[in-house]
Amino acid sequence: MKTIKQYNQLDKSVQRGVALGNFDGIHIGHQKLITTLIEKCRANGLESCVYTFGNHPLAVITGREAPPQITNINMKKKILDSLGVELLYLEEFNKNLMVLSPEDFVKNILVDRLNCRIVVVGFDYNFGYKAQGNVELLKKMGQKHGFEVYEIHPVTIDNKKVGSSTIREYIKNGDIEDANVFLGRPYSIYSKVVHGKGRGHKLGYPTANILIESSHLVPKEGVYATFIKINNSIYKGATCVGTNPTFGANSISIETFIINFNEDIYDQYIELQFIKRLRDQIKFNNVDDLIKQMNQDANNANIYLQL
Ligand SMILES: Cc1cc2nc3c(=O)[nH]c(=O)nc-3n(C[C@H](O)[C@H](O)[C@H](O)COP(=O)(O)O)c2cc1C
Ligand SMILES: Nc1ncnc2c1ncn2[C@@H]1O[C@H](COP(=O)(O)OP(=O)(O)O)[C@@H](O)[C@H]1O
Repeated sequence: MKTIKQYNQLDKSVQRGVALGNFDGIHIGHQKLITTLIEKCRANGLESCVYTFGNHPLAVITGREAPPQITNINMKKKILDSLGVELLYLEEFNKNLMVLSPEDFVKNILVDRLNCRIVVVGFDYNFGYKAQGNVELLKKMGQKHGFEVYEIHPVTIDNKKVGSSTIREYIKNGDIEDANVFLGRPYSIYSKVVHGKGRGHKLGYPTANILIESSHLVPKEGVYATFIKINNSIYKGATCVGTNPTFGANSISIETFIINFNEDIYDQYIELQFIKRLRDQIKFNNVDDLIKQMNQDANNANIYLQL
């Protein structure tokens, strides 16, 4: 998959099918949309393109913080690539884009820049200044400009609509198994291993701490059974999300003891896949009790994660 950020990187002679949306989480509803895009593109000899914003439109429009991300940009790229998307266009959302009318968005971006023949959107897709454009308008403009619009209806599980906001709530509440059903894969964070306090080795349980991006969602504090992907290998582990209350720390960390592993992985990117929340964090009165509990956690995770 090729990723571009500017329209001058686009080959104007290529005809495309384009999926529009924010796609935070790339949950099973988004996956249906993307696989529809790819099928239609393959059938019509078009390049499949996901057009989305690198920054969150809400932050520019309201000046307030956008909702925390389920999938950061690196994770999004990995998933879209694995689904078979050929081009990811990560446009920067700015004030000029914000004031484009729905009609101008279609003409300037979809038609003139992307040379689009097919557009795939979700049922509730809104676009253009003040979100005035909807699927109906997009279909009308498709007739005028010669592209076809496919609308994806909501995906539900047990009568519940699959959506990014619900997934965010699940993850914030530690309901990882529910989040994973909606996501159609384990909830994952892809980030860089950074230095912690150097305590882990002394306790006999070294932990790989990952960088927490300020825009990223953090699961509920506690201990989780996780799979860890490092390069192309998968390991089992126990991940602690929290403030290490035993040591009176107050900043939150996400740190993982990786089972049967003994390598220096500082500065490497790893993917943590959250499978099950095992327990709350505890403030222990002494370090020996913490070590006993970490041993128990590693055993529990190991049993729970039997492949
Ligand atoms: C499986 C696991 C469970 C943990 N549980 C707790 C806990 O309940 N309470 C706590 O204060 N710290 C807990 N920790 C965090 C340890 O305090 C932490 O690993 C240690 O302080 C090392 O920090 P460092 O990576 O900054 O060196 C846990 C860590 C792991 C890997
Ligand atoms: N089994 C393991 N699990 C996690 N990290 C490990 C393991 N073995 C070696 N390491 C390395 O040790 C580092 C963690 O050591 P630790 O003493 O906890 O230091 P820090 O506080 O800097 O995280 C990891 O970032 C990684 O490079």
